[in-house]
Amino acid sequence: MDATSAPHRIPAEMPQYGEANHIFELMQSMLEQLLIHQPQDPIPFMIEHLHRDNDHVPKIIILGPPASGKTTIAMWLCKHLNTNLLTRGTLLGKEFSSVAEEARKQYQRFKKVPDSLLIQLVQERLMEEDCVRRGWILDGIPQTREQVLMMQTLGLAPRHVIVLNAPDSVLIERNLGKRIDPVTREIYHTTFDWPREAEVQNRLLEPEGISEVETARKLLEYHRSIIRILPSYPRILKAISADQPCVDVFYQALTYVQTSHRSNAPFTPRVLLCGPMGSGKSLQAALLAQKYGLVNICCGQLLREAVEDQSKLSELIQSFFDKEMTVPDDIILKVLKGRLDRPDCVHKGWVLHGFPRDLDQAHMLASMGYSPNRVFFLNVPLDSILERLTLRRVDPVTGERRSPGVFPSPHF
Ligand SMILES: Nc1nc2c(ncn2[C@@H]2O[C@H](COP(=O)(O)OP(=O)(O)OP(=O)(O)O)[C@@H](O)[C@H]2O)c(=O)[nH]1
Ligand SMILES: Nc1ncnc2c1ncn2[C@@H]1O[C@H](COP(=O)(O)OP(=O)(O)O)[C@@H](O)[C@H]1O
Repeated sequence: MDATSAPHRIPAEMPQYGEANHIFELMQSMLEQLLIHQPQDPIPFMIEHLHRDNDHVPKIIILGPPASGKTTIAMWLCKHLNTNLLTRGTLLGKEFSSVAEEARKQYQRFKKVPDSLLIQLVQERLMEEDCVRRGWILDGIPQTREQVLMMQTLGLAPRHVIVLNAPDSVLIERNLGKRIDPVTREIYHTTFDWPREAEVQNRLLEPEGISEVETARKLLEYHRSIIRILPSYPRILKAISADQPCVDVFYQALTYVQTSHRSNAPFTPRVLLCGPMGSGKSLQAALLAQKYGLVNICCGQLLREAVEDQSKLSELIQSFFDKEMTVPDDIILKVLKGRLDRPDCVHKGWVLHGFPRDLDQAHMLASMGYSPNRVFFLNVPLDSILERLTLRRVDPVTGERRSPGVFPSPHF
């Protein structure tokens, strides 16, 4: 056979090493940074990027209509994640920045900052060491599709985008009660979030632009622009209702930003099904194998096949069968290794059940380098198990197991 068409045996350790060390994601992130920054000399840039190891810092955008709680949630997330909060106010108020100075001038003259200048400000801030090392949360930016496109062109990509929403009537009513602490810049509310300390209560200020008319105008502007922004973040977007207590919104937001998105890395499923006798391991394994093209490995079946195949171990295994004793772990592992090393298991992946049955066996399996990447425990009440096992029937020809009333086996 022509050497180039011979089946290439990729050792099982290779894909497992890549998965365990997130090599694909590491290389993907470095490639992104190289293409965005286009360094003169890529090598030192890559070395510095790898040393920086900041692929998992928060990169979050929080969008939403006025009074939906963007700043409140952003501030709470920043404290919890120890990251940096970027708002229009903090960006415009930046000192020692010619870009910020120009933006302030524009705002003073036209009460508006040009998109390009605002995004330039964002880029300048995100490149600062603290944002690079500890990540960032953008509160209420981008506000227009043009700003989104500018950010994408500059490679300013968030990892998670949260969109808060609530009925306009709720927001107009809510904004009327907004108060700000001029010392800490913390946000409070006359009804929903009033500070305990009298000193803080006495110094709270009513911010500008919270009247019904102002809020209604901002809502109109927001609804016009948000529908053009959201399609830019198809797979990293989560909408959260802001018409619920702040703390509930916060925990939903925190849960989301702490999840990692599905990776594009090549993935070979190595599934382990655990559970008591009669919990349905064999049935679920057959369904998974059929649906995902996995190799179905039932440990008991494997030992029986080893005996039938007259393999070297067949007499030894048969002797344990004859004495109705459990086959020693080391023999099971030899048989299992021989099966898991075959090309079909390496390339298609496998679903294993009936082994390991205890911690020692689990450690032995892992020590051989066969770590599952998905483990399911099938938990079934004892009475259901007893009923299933008593009603279980086995087809002497196919070896299929069925209970009356259970949907037909996957072997249609
Ligand atoms: N009602 C019900 N019965 C099931 C389900 N899954 C499996 N069974 C039945 O329960 C019995 C046990 O299922 P198995 O797949 O053999 O269970 P197992 O965990 O492989 O059992 P052991 O190999 O003996 O550990 C069989 O007769 C199945 O038809 C299920 O989800 N619901
Ligand atoms: N889920 C919520 N329930 C009740 N009040 C809220 C909620 N989220 C925010 N608030 C209050 O509404 C006002 C506006 O919140 P803020 O965070 O400034 O919204 P945004 O930044 O979206 O304009 C504040 O007084 C805040 O305390």
